[in-house]
Amino acid sequence: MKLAFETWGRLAPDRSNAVLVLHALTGDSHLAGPAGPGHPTPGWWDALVGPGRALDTDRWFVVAPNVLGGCQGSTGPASPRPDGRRWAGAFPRLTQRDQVLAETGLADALGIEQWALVIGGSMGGMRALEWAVSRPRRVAALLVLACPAAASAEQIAWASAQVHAIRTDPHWRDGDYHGAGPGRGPHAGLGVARRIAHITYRGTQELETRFGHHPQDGEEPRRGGRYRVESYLDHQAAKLVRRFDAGSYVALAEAMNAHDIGRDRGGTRAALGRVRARTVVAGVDSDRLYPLAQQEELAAGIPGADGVRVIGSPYGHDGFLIETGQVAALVRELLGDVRDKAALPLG
Ligand SMILES: CC(C)(COP(=O)(O)OP(=O)(O)OC[C@H]1O[C@@H](n2cnc3c(N)ncnc32)[C@H](O)[C@@H]1OP(=O)(O)O)[C@@H](O)C(=O)NCCC(=O)NCCS
Ligand SMILES: CC(=O)OCC[C@H](N)C(=O)O
Repeated sequence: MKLAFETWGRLAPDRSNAVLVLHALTGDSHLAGPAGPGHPTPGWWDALVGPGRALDTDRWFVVAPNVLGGCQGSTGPASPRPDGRRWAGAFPRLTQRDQVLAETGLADALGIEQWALVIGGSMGGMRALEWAVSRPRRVAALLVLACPAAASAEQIAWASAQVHAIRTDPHWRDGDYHGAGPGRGPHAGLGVARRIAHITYRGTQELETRFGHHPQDGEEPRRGGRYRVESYLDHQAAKLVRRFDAGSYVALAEAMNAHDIGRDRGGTRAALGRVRARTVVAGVDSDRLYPLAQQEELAAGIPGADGVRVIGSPYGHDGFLIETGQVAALVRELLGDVRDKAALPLG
């Protein structure tokens, strides 16, 4: 099993300055830094990481792994098995518990006994929660963004429609398509999945303001052309198909559907009660996929949380990726706190 990761800054001799950042569904370990070979786009939270930034790399050692099951360096369905063939359709079902177990192996390998801060949004928030609930002494502070305690019926429904779109693509072949040759994967299905998902990631009012009822420039919907918003979704679909593996998409969507922090732990309240970290839970006011009520539940259940923080944004769920100024303020608040207080006792 392989876990790809990137780091920024230097680990202190007493290893007390490590921050773990956990990416969301289609993110990767390239949290910060310019685009370049192997990275077609700049880091997805570049504004937060670097000297003088909220994750000040003169002070903090920042670690960002690619999730287990992903397709940007870590083991996933497109990876080879020990016998040399790809995992493909035989890739095991994962949960956040498996993914965090893999990340724990990374922490151990780096010699990090306790994270000064664990941060995650959306799918990354599920893993951040899992870290703090299952390994409370290893997380001194926790920032959870736009994520639920358990996947709701509606969230499972959205994700299952996306998975269905991929699985019904004739090129899916039970997930065993990787050797089928260029252009022969379930790209149409993955594109439909991204279109469905992207609608849930953005704000109703945002879409209205940006696209309204307008036709795409030069096109006429009544003559087979597209509305502007259709063209936008086509673009988002094409972009994802270029950079993401459909098998990983299915594996990660199913892991998110399985997310239930209270499973086999006496329920949500009992599980959240295990958290020892100083915690900030935040949601986006226009998020219709993971609405604020879900973060209110988390904040009410985590002993170290002080109410829910609201990120004001028209961008819906993606607000947690876009509103970097507001996220930076939350990071500074928690890291200032960590700096001022002794770390939690280990044990
Ligand atoms: C942060 C994030 C939410 C921002 O989303 P985004 O797609 O850049 O934001 P927008 O909604 O403003 O979309 C802009 C794109 O839509 C295109 N667009 C806008 N209107 C359009 C229209 N009518 N028709 C076609 N395309 C349109 C723009 O040209 C732009 O294209 P580009 O991304 O190729 O430059 C997104 O990058 C994301 O999900 N990131 C997390 C995933 C991640 O970490 N990815 C790593 C590599 S990207
Ligand atoms: C469910 C989830 O992790 O959403 C993240 C949305 C983001 N735009 C992405 O593509 O990762």
